Amino acid sequence: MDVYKIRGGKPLQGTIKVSGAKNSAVALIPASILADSPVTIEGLPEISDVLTLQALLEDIGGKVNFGAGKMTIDPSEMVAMPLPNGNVKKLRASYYLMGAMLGRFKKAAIGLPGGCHLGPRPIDQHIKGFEALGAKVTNEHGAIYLRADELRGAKIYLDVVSVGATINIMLAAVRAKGRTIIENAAKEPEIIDVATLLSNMGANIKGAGTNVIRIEGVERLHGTKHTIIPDRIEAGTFMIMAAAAGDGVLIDNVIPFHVEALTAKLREMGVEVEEREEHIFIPKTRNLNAVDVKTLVYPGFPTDLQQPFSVLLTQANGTSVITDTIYSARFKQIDELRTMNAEGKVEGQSVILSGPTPLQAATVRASDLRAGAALVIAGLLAEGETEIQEIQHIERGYGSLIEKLRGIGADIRKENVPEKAKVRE
Ligand SMILES: CC(=O)N[C@H]1[C@@H](OP(=O)(O)OP(=O)(O)OC[C@H]2O[C@@H](n3ccc(=O)[nH]c3=O)[C@H](O)[C@@H]2O)O[C@H](CO)[C@@H](O)[C@@H]1O
Ligand SMILES: C=C(OP(=O)(O)O)C(=O)O
Repeated sequence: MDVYKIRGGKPLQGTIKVSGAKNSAVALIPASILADSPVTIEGLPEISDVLTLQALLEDIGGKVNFGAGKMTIDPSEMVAMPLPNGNVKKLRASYYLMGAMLGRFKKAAIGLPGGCHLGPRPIDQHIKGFEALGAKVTNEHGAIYLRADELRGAKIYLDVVSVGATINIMLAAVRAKGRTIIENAAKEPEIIDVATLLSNMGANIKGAGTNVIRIEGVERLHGTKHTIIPDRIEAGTFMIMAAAAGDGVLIDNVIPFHVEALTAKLREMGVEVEEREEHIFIPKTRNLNAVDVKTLVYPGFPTDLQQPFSVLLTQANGTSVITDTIYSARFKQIDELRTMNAEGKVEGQSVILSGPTPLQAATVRASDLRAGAALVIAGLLAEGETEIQEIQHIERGYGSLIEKLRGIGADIRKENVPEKAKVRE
């Protein structure tokens, strides 16, 4: 199995570049299904979620070319092939195939999505939206079957603010007859990015980025060219790394406005954050104050940065509390961090962390994507050589991580070790 090995204690210095946003990429790629001619997306991250979606589009007859971050998808010969198993289970965002295929073919059969295990992650609001648009939806043996004679615009109030449901309903509605209104919509920057691509394909969408989105259905959508937004979660991960182990790190290709909640928390901790147009510079930090953090929907503090941030709090003076209001079980990093000498106690949806604690190297397991990112940061801080197992979770969302971190002075490598060395299931 592949593992990361990190020798901690090296000060990070220099420039690190952020890739295109995973959570945009995984929606932009399925959105291409709705076009009748090729769609080109530039700046895509080279992560396994993108490669899995490429394979899924090829399974339904798409012709896909991908290299150097640029993907061209010719959707003209795609068919409504059922995708009940296999690759759809490898990522969360395979749920976007439901909205996009329903929008184009008026039918789809897609397996229930995978993705990180963070507690229950139902898709009832997606289904409620599809049904409101006129689809009949059934769940048969772990796959969702959708079928509609025609899709008609509708007013849909989301009971839960959901990124996935907002985008999925947009995908299904852009070619429906008449007007769709999504109320209590999510406002994440990735939603604006997907709406921008769809609009450039000929869709009529207003209000993306606010909590009411209005869509006037159109008959056809055409190909276009689109450049993806930078990944605010990858940028945030690098900002936390810089605050924890940096000696002057410039984070390149970031929209500072997208990471404001993190910037505010870092400043509260005593970290200097210098915002420039498309970069953020973090000089060496000497003293970190403990802070409390609550994750919220955008523009609140993102749940996806909560796990990396927990490592920084082990280095702060005093007691900090993180409360994750989005997921019920997103603290699996804490057990691993404790084996590295951190002091942390999970109580329900909160974790109490005390510091500062010098971290010690250990063999640890990435239970999910951002737990993995947290362990990388811990490894960079720890004394000795840390081994991180189950790195396939990390590679779902961070492209070229080894190269990027070596570029700022980290001592990190990927190695293949025998399976028997695996810790904890
Ligand atoms: C591929 C992708 O973009 N993933 C992101 C997306 O996930 P995802 O789209 O799965 O997250 P949602 O915004 O839908 O989920 C937010 C909350 O709503 C609940 N919910 C969601 C849908 C639904 O039908 N019913 C329901 O109860 C979820 O269980 C969760 O508690 O947003 C999350 C919240 O910012 C991020 O952590 C993920 O990185
Ligand atoms: C939870 C995440 O991803 P996914 O929704 O793809 O599981 C994440 O990106 O942190």
